[in-house]
Amino acid sequence: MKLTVKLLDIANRGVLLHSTDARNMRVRDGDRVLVADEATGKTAQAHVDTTGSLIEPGVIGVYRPLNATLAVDEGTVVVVRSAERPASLRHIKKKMDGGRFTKDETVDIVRDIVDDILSPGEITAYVTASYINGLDMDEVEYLTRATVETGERLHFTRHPIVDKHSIGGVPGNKITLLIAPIIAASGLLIPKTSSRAITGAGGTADLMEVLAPVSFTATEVQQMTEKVGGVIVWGGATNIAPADDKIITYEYPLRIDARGQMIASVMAKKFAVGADLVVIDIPVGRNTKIPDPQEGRKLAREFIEIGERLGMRVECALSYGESLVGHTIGPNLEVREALAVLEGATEPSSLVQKSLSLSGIALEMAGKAAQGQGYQAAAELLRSGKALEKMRQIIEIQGGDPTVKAEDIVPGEYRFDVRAPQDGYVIELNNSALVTLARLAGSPYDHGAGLEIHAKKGTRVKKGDPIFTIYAEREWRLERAIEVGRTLMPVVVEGMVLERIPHERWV
Ligand SMILES: O=P(O)(O)OC[C@H]1O[C@H](OP(=O)(O)O)[C@H](O)[C@@H]1O
Ligand SMILES: Nc1ccnc(=O)[nH]1
Repeated sequence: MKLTVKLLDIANRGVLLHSTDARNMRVRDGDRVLVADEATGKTAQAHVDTTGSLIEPGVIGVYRPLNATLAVDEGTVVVVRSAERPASLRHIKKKMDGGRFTKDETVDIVRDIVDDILSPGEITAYVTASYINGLDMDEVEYLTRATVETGERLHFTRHPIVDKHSIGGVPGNKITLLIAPIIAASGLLIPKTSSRAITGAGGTADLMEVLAPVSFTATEVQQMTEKVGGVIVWGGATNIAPADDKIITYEYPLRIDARGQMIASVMAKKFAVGADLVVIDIPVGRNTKIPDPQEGRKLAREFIEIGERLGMRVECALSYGESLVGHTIGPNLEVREALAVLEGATEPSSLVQKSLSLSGIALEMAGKAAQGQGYQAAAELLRSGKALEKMRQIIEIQGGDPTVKAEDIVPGEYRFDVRAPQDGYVIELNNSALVTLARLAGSPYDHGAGLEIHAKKGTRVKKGDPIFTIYAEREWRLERAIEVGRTLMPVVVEGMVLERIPHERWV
């Protein structure tokens, strides 16, 4: 059917058809059509939305991303016909039924994700099927390679290239803000790409954005790294492993991180930046992605194996994930805490020790410290102020204010103190519930939103002592977080009545 183009500024790969035209073409909402510009020979596949009012019959609304491919002007007459569903949908259905992806099937799926051929719902189906039925090591390797090959790669002349990555799952995990500058301060190159929050309330890219822009091209990432030794950027903006960030977009609302997908997501980014040496942080414990340490050891071996298959040397650290890292959750609060440590603060010990331990492993792997001396070497880079100076250089080259101080970074104006209901010891701080409250307060989108924990697990409190404070930039978000917090019970003080079960007359 020939239709006249009307350009629509809508950010997905679709077209809008009048319901009469759609009916005549035998297509419905969610189906696909092939749009062809006979003058240029360009064609593009798109998802269909229909309307009975927004456009007239004989007109096709072409959405912005589709026109990035078609490059047609308003008023152009294009040929539109129904298109077959991509083969990748059959592959996804196969995984739903417990089947294995082949290498070619994996390439089909990743390619269709990158090219926006798969709809949000279809990508969610892929993520969910992989989450439920898992991926074996060959499928993980196929996925890692396909994720790399559908994007750009960095090629450094200097080696070794060092990198680190946390699988996430523990709130407050702001360690990259310390590790990246420590490693760069040692003279090593660390082109650190991070994702935004997946299951948490602030991914490293969300945190770093408080200090400087994080959206750069692959070429800029390489140039900045070669110039100052390291960066902390958002992988999703670089076209490095572009499928990864699209997939993470659909994991976020479900707060899932499919195991095989997670390995490929991490290792694809490391491989794409040309990492030779990689340290992987695997937080383990209740309410993390890896509740069981034995499972953590198995995952570590899988990371190491995928590293070997791709030519990277990987070491893993199982880290304590039962309690948040440091005392803060949420961009401004976390960045303030991390910057304070770079400026010389020696607390919180959980943040300092975890950052120095992982940095130490990287320094030992790279030969910058003797075996067993990495922690001390990292500590000296921190104590001497070299890590702080390097962080200032990273902030500056990424376009931030290198003179920023921890005290300059403040949380949202609305706050609420959650207090101890009685005397006792804090016997539980539920990470998952804390993340829920931080997200409800507005984190990570509202940088000032988040939580500050005053009494971690094991702390003795008196009735009325503040246990944690919720911050928000909008009053209604604070009120929502307070309301939900009353039922979520993220903190348990020994002796608290958790629930009253009333007497019921047994019939
Ligand atoms: O949201 P959850 O699932 O906790 O994990 C996601 C975070 O963990 C990793 O951090 P890094 O890049 O190693 O600093 C990712 O990049 C991301 O920022
Ligand atoms: N799935 C992922 C977990 C953590 N970091 C990532 O980049 N990806």
